[in-house]
This record gives sequence, C-alpha cells and structure tokens, in this order.
Amino acid sequence: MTLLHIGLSLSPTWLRAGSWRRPDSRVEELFTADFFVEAARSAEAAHLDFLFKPDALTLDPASVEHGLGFSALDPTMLMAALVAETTRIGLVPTLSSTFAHPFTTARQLQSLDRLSAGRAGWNVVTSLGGGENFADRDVPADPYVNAVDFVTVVEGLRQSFPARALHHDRTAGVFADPAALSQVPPHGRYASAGPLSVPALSDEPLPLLHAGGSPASVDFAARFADAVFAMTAETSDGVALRGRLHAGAGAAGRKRAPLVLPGVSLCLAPTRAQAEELANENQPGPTSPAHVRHWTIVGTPQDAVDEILRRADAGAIDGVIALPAASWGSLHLFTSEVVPALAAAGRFRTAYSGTTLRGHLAEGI
Ligand SMILES: Cc1cc2nc3c(=O)[nH]c(=O)nc-3n(C[C@H](O)[C@H](O)[C@H](O)COP(=O)(O)O)c2cc1C
Repeated sequence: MTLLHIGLSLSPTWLRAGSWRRPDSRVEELFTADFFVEAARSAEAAHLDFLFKPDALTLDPASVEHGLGFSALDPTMLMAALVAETTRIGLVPTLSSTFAHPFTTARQLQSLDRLSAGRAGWNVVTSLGGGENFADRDVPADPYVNAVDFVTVVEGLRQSFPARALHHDRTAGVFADPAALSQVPPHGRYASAGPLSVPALSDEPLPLLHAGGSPASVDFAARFADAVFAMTAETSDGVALRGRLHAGAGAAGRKRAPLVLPGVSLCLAPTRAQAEELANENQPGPTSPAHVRHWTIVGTPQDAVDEILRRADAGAIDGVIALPAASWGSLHLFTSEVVPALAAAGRFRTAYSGTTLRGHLAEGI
C-alpha cells in the first residue's frame, strides 16, 4: 500500500484570525526560534516528511492592526535555525522565482542542504504580490517561462561545484579538483556563471515543491516539481489535478509524477462540539486573503483520519500539508493523534527509514 506524505506548514495558521488573542497563543514569541522549535519537534516526533514555510514578500500595514497579516520571519533563515534542533525531518523554505536571484537562492539552499545533511527542499513560487519591494527590477514578462530559467540556473549552479570535486587528499595536498568545477550558461534574463562557492552534497537535484493554480503552474509542476502544495478544496479538484500532473509528467518523460499534497486546514479538538466552538470563535476576519480556500476539517482527530483516508482512497491526494487552525491544540492533536493513527492504519511511516528529504518523499511509492 502506498504511504502518505505529510508536511507541516510553519506559517502560524494556528494564530490567524482572532486565535492569536487566546491566552495560550504565545503570540509574543512569534518572531523567536523557540515558537517554531516546539512545532518542529512535534512534527519530527510524528516522523513527518518535512516542515514547510510559505512566504509573502509584501505587507499591507492595515493587515497587522488586528492580526498577523503577512508578517513573518524569512523562511530560509527560519529553516536554518531549525537545523540543529532536528535530525531527520525535511526543511522546505519558499523562495520566489520572480523576485529572488538564482545565485543567492542556490547558495542559500545548498548551504541549508549541507548544514542539514540532505534535508533541504525548495518551494518554488512565482508570487502574487511584492512588486513594490523590487521596483528597481524588471518583472518577468511571463512568470512561468522565467521560473523555468530560474530553476535551471539554480540547479546548474548547485552542480557547478559537484560533490565529486572534493578530494580532501591530505597526503597529496589536494582539497578539490578545479577541473570538476564548471560554469553555467545564461538562461533568459539570468547570467550567473558560477561556480557556486558551496559544494553540492550529492548529484541529486534538490527536491522541489511548487504552489500555484493556473494551467501554466500545472505544466511547470509536471516538468519540475517533486510535490505540489495544492489548494484543492474538494475531492474532485484533487482527482482532476492529480490526473493533469500525471499526464504532464508522463508527457515530459518523467518516471514519477509530482505528489499532490493539498493544504488542509485542521481545527481539531477532543469532541466535535469543541472543535466547532473553536472554529466559530476563530472565523477568518475581513483582512484574511479572500482567494485562499483550502480543504478544511473541523472535528476530532478521528474525523481528520477518516477524511484524509477517504481522499487518499479516492485518488485525490498523495498526502497533505497540515495547516493547523485556531489553537496550538490543533497542531498537537495532529502530530500526537492523527498521524499516529494513520501510521497504525499502515498508511504512514512508523519511524524514519532515511535521512534525506528526497529519501522521505520516495518512500512507499
Ligand atoms: C496553494 C498556493 C500557495 C501559494 N503560496 C505562495 C507563497 O507561499 N508565496 C508566494 O509568494 N506565492 C504563493 N502563491 C502564489 C503563487 O506563487 C502565484 O503567484 C499565484 O498562484 C498566481 O499564479 P498561478 O496563476 O499559476 O496560480 C501560492 C499559490 C497557491 C495556489
């Protein structure tokens, strides 16, 4: 039986809407490492595939009056802070192909991969907003044509200093073989010759996640992504997306289609009545992004198990990215009850068998 793949979003969805006002929200710690270390440790104790951090490169001042808005730590820095606090779980920051630069991106991700011994991934997004913060740069004419150039250059840079170049030959005094280092040709608007100053850990490409909704996004994911952070509110949306990704990946000659991992908003409590009360107390406010409509489960941990398995059996998902809602309790019930129940049902790992994110994502397929 195929195993599910599960990530935990560290976008603090469990403090969104009015939930940051709960006495136990720890909102004062929102920009500290400890806040995220607690979430990361409980995700790793449940043997999740990865921690995931969405990102926004823009902030509407009005949005922070009554809620968090898009205020957040830099995802790559946050993941780096979690490296030493975890040992097996994957670390997937979001970096924008529209606004970031491939050289900086490649260097940061290669460093994260090295520091974490193979646990880094990358959520590639083309980004909705943020242009005002990069107004000194041209916006690409077509964000997905540009995204292809961007990921090609990043991967080229990553392998411009391949793992095999390192010799560490003390006797001969050879640290690395310069002949194994290479340069990267220009692609589109990017001319970043390399080589990168951080050596790759292996010849494997970095695991890529992608989040988007358009046909161009699906084409991009089918060609490049290992997994898709999907916004499939209904089972039928997931079945359709999975079909398109499998067809696209097949047409691109890939052996494996990207995993469909929808965001699932989880408002969990020991009883349904408590979960509904929690959800009612924390309705999205007027400043919540209107376009965001994720699959939502309000109920007990068993309700979440049942619904996740129902969607998996319907061919709508390969796993989920958990977006705990309303309280820390939702997060802890997910990692301490929902995931262990999925494991007990034979649908999720009971222990890590590998040490790299690529290994976790390939497991049980
Ligand atoms: C589920 C989902 C998650 C997204 N997450 C992010 C994100 O974390 N950061 C970001 O800048 N944009 C994010 N986006 C926006 C996309 O990068 C993209 O700009 C937007 O979806 C428009 O592209 P599309 O027409 O292909 O959907 C997300 C979009 C979707 C559908």
